[in-house]
Parts: sequence; structure tokens; C-alpha cells
Amino acid sequence: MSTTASAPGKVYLFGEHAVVYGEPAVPCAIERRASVTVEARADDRLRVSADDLSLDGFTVEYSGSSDERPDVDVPTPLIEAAFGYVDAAVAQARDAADAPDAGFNVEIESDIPLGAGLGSSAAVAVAGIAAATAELGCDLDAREIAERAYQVEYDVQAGQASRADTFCSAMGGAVRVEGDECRTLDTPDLPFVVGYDGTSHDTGELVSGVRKLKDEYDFANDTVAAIGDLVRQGEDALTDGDLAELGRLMNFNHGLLAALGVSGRSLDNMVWAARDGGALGAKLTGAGGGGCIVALDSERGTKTALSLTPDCTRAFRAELAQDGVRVE
Ligand SMILES: Nc1ncnc2c1ncn2[C@@H]1O[C@H](COP(=O)(O)OP(=O)(O)OP(=O)(O)O)[C@@H](O)[C@H]1O
Ligand SMILES: C[C@@](O)(CCO)CC(=O)[O-]
Ligand SMILES: [Mg+2]
Repeated sequence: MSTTASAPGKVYLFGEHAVVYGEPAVPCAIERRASVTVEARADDRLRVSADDLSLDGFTVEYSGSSDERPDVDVPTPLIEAAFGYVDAAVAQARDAADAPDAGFNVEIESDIPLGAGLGSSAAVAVAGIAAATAELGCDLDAREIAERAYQVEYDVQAGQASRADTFCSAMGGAVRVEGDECRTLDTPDLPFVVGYDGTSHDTGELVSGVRKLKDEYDFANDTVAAIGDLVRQGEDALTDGDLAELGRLMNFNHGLLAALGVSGRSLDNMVWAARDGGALGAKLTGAGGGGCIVALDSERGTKTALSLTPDCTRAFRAELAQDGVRVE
């Protein structure tokens, strides 16, 4: 027998990075999903196939319950970076089901680009925990899965993660996260357009960069606090369905993220292309450094402008995903 679960990626309307320091954020799930299939094994080993990984797709087999690492001809840090989230998700599932020696064959398929700000790590963690616990006959509700997936991000990102990505992926829709207070939001239709520069980043490293800046400069702390104020104002605009104001606040949020050092030339170029194309607003999404921007536009202008921008390798519309985690 095997069990498959899937979970969506996300874009941030507002609040990434600042949310790590207790400010509120509003991420929104999008119709791009990671799907994890697990099959319980008779032994305690893990066999992981992840064709979408940038290591060119390969399969490794190793024991998850000892110090043994995969026997492949690739530097260990790369393997650990690549499999950290899967490893930690399986550890959470073993703990939840009280089955420390459970072994699995794991297969991951995803249409969320990796390390590009669309929450691929959270979606893999959420879907992985859901599939592995269901396979062990232990049914967790979406909030329990979210909390365990947060522990995965927290562990892999060396203690520097918020609950935002994982709660959003587990629950679907738009959500509001502030510290450990997490709730779903009713929103108007949000016409998201995503531009992707084809590059990837490491979220843990970008979060560390912001933390260093905060340690060094008081005004970096002020910038984080300003993002929190902006999010609170954005909530009123969301309640009023005021898309023009949401767009203005997204532009403001991008500027504040750039001040924290997490934008980059290609992200800025895509943000300006989106604005020139008629977007109500545009900002980077997720950890930044490269990857994706998100814009708000119900017309065709933004997507067309992005597709004509040399820095943009892909532009697509991203529908809000109503479904969070799903055991298929
Ligand atoms: N399809 C996949 N197969 C296996 N592992 C994946 C897959 N997608 C993501 N991952 C894991 O997630 C990591 C990327 O996570 P990271 O947090 O750096 O970026 P992200 O979640 O895509 O972006 P952000 O955190 O900014 O939203 C990959 O290195 C890998 O460990
Ligand atoms: C940068 C960050 O705020 C969002 C990454 O998608 C990190 C986090 O919340 O864990
Ligand atoms: Mg991530």
C-alpha cells in the first residue's frame, strides 16, 4: 500500500522576514502543489526519489534511524541541504505515530520551483508529514500537521523560521500569522501574477543575513517594525477589498525588503516591469535573493510585460488555492 498527500506553495501579500521576529504576515496559498507519496517498508530505511531537485534528479537509499548517510558521489552538504526537509518531515511523522523505526519509500513530485520564494520547502514538509502519518494509520488534522511542519522548517533553518509558510500550506487560502497566533482570512479575489527569474536561494542564509543586519543597525529593527505596521494597514485594505491600496502597500513592502538587503537586480527588474505593465503593485515574495516576484493585476498587462523582460524566465498567473493539505 502507499499514501499520497499534496500541499500548496504560497506567495506573500505582505510580511516575509519581519514575521520571523514576531511581526504579522499574510501569505496566500497558490495553485501549485508538491505531492509526496510514501510506502511503508519492512525495515527502518528511507528511500527518497526527488526528480525535481536541482541535483539533476536521483534516488538514494539510507537508514533514517542511524548516522548512516546516503552513499552517493555528491558532496555531503549538498545532500543534506537537499534532503533536510524530507528527513525532518519523516522524523516528525515517526514521532507523531510513535513509530521510531518506521521505514519508507518516498517519492516527491512538485510544480513549485525550488528555493524561489514560493514555499517549496513548506509544501514538501506539510505533504510529507501528512502522507507518512496517514500511511502509519495516524491521522493528524491540518493544524497539527502545520505545527509539526513548522518544527521541520525551524530545525532545518537552524532555529530561524516562522509558522507562516507551513500554516499557509497546511490550511490553504490566505492566512494571518503573528508569532504562534495563526488564523485563516476571508479575502476578495486576488489576481496574482508571478515572475520567476529561474534562480534559487537558501532561505536559512537569507534569514541569517537579515538577523545580522538587525544586530548591527537599529534602523534595520525599525524597518522590520515598519513592515509590521504596513501589514496591519494591509489587513484593513483586505477587509475593504481595496486592491489599489493593497498594491500600493505591496510596493512599499518591496522597498522595505530591499532595505533589508534581500532583493536583487533581477527581482527589482521584474518588479519594475510588472509596475510598468500596469500592476497595482509588485514585490519580491518569500526569502528573496533571487527567485520570484508577485504582482497584483487582473488584466493581461503585467504577465505580458514580465514575459518580455530578459530577467524573467517564466511568468504565470497564480490562483489562490482554497485547499491546503490533502491526503489524496
Ligand atoms: N520537489 C522537491 N523535492 C525534494 N525536496 C524539495 C523539493 N522542493 C523543495 N524541496 C526542499 O526544499 C528546499 C528549498 O527550500 P527553501 O526554503 O530554501 O526555498 P523555498 O521554500 O522554495 O522558498 P521560500 O522559503 O523563500 O518560500 C530544497 O533545497 C529541498 O530541500
Ligand atoms: C523569509 C521567511 O519569512 C519566509 C520564507 O518564505 C522565512 C520564514 O518565515 O520562515
Ligand atoms: Mg522555504
